[in-house]
Amino acid sequence: MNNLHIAFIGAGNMAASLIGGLLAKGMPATHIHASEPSAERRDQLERDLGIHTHTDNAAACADADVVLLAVKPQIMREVCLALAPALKPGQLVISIAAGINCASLQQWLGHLPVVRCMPNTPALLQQGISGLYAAAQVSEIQRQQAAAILDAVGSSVWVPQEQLLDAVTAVSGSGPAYFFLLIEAMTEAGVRLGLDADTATELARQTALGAAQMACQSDVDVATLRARVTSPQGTTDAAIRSFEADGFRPMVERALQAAADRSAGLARELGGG
Ligand SMILES: NC(=O)C1=CN([C@@H]2O[C@H](COP(=O)(O)OP(=O)(O)OC[C@H]3O[C@@H](n4cnc5c(N)ncnc54)[C@H](O)[C@@H]3O)[C@@H](O)[C@H]2O)C=CC1
Ligand SMILES: O=C(O)[C@@H]1CCC=N1
Repeated sequence: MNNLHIAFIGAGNMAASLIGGLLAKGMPATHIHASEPSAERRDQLERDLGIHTHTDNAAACADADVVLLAVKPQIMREVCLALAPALKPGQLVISIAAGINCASLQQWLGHLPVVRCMPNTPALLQQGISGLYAAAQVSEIQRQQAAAILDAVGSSVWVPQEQLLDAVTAVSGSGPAYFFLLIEAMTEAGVRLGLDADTATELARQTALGAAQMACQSDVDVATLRARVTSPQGTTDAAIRSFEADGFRPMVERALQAAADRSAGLARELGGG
């Protein structure tokens, strides 16, 4: 993986998380090029991460084995159409854009091997998880290259049908924001219960970290872990009953359905054409 040369097209939040993770994993900074219109962002990337930056998307791709598209879905079409003439047959294209499907990317790029993936921002700490889907033309070696890049910043799962990336987006792509929201809400509730803000923040954040580590490391499922916190007629029981009575599970289901629908909607609004 560290032998690969990667060009990032767009170097915003998600690209920076991936670049930071790849560097931490030992990829030489000289192997990473990023194209980014914001001068402030380019300066920051060169100064803090030591990677090459460009203003011209085509120039960034010149020596790349892998071209990683990390611009917003809304500008993907114009970026791909402009980039297409600069791409070479051997280059693998990976897109991390929500909702833009392989058929659209291939149509715009005139380039067959495309892997779509849905990473998440904990990639910055090598704690990401990505869903991956490969178009039919992607070779086994290219599949391995794509997985190696995403595995360098966490772990990855392949999905057998492209539309399942809508579900991956709803669960893990957008997922960090849901946990941040819960930490925000718990902190605010703690303050209303009388804690000072710093104490409430520390309690909520560290509880999230401890619970997540238990969920990942324990040999029992999360329902069992929850039961172990929940004494009959105790405090947790009171809170869980309140959550359930307020429709917590259907609320989560509706939220994830909204995210998946938005992912599918982006494909309809912005795809093809
Ligand atoms: N932020 C997240 O948690 C995740 C984002 N994604 C996907 O990653 C992509 C990027 O999202 P973010 O990093 O959040 O957005 P962002 O806005 O932080 O980054 C996009 C970058 O593209 C640059 N850009 C704009 N026009 C450009 C052009 N013509 N050529 C090259 N670069 C250009 C912008 O200056 C910006 O730095 C989106 O498609 C999103 O769906 C996927 C998974 C998670
Ligand atoms: O909110 C979004 O559209 C992107 C995709 C998944 C996370 N952020």
